[in-house]
Amino acid sequence: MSILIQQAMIMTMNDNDAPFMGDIRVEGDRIVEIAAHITSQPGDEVIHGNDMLAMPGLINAHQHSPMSLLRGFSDDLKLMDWLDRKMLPAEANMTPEDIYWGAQLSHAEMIRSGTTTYADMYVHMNEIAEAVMLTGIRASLTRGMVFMEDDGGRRLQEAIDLVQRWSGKAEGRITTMYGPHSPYTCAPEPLRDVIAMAVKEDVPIHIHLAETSEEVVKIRERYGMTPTEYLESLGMFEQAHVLLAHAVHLDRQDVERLKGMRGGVSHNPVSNLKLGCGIAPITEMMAQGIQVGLGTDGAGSATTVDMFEEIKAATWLQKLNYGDPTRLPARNVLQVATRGSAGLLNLEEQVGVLEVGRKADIILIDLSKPHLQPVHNLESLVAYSVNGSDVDTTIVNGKILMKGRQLLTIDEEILFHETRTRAKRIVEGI
Ligand SMILES: CSC[C@H]1O[C@@H](n2cnc3c(O)ncnc32)[C@H](O)[C@@H]1O
Ligand SMILES: [Zn+2]
Repeated sequence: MSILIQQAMIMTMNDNDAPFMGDIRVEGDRIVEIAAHITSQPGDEVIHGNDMLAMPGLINAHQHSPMSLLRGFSDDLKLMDWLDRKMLPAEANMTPEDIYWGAQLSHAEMIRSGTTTYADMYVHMNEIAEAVMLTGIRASLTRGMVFMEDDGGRRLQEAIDLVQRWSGKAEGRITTMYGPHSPYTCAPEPLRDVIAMAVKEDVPIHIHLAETSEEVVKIRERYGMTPTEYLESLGMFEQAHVLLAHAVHLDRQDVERLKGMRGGVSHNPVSNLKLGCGIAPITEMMAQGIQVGLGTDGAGSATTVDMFEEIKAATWLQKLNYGDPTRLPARNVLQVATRGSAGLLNLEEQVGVLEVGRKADIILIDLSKPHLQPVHNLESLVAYSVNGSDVDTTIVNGKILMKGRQLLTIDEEILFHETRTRAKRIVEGI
């Protein structure tokens, strides 16, 4: 299949490229040409870019996709109350089929709001992978593992099975990671084993880190260290590629500890705001050369998985926190949400930039809206004014998943019926 996008404003997200008017040609799963004018060929699906902006799809670096079923179920609680009293009991009621439908609901929301790739950490990952096969999104899948009361043998085996069965599947859209849940739910010995396995197989690790001040106190009581120091003491940052979700409570030495690591930090500002966790010092990390990407966390905490909300929250929080409006300017926050996240998922050579040879993961934003007029600066417009619902077309791996705001791989009537019924049953009695 070939696609020709004609006469759109193109924002490549490459360093030094200013937005320009032009055409993009896609063949198979890749971008094959970007130029001022490209002649259409027989069989091309031509998309007219009038009043459209083409940019790389956004990359959500931290999600728990089936938590879409728990959106709005429990709000206004502290993280550990929310997790222990509400989320874990509800999750205990979820069947593998619930997880399949919950993941599909998240995929629909992400495709509609311009996310083309995401990183997921959850359970029943075979069902999530089946949803990825169907919906067409690109995903890095992680079986979340808790290792406290037992040795986690079954969970570890499921994680190994996921990596072996699904890496490279769905036309190459699926990649995998190992997912020890967090420093406070994983004891040192099993963590060491996971690190050794990840290094040996060169599979990245995806883990929550330093999300709350309570976590910092708990880890200090247990091990006499900060959470970051704890992971460092196990050798996590020496060779493994690591995706650290949150990293809100880092002191100066912790930031030093992450310098030079492979991977980096997923900043999830809306979830951090809503759970009252704090503001991650991402501009300090970036100044030290630590790679930062952007994620939503699950809809159970963030309430939406719209990356445009995260983009705004991320830049505004840095400006507010340091009393400095020059922090994380528009171009930089867009780089964080595209190239930054791609690097965290070990996909920096595949996605995150519009460039010949890269995977064709492209979104078209409809600029013919009152809140997007006039256009003084496209990067400012995208970072500060665009909403997820302004995304008109979403292409992943050279396949059109949404056109003119119509989803082409997902039947929303069936999806909403399934998810409403299942969500109601899951929370009954909690
Ligand atoms: C074992 S699968 C993943 C596990 O993580 C839980 N979770 C969701 N959001 C958060 C968060 O912000 N911090 C820590 N853990 C979180 C989710 O409910 C699953 O049980
Ligand atoms: Zn999370």
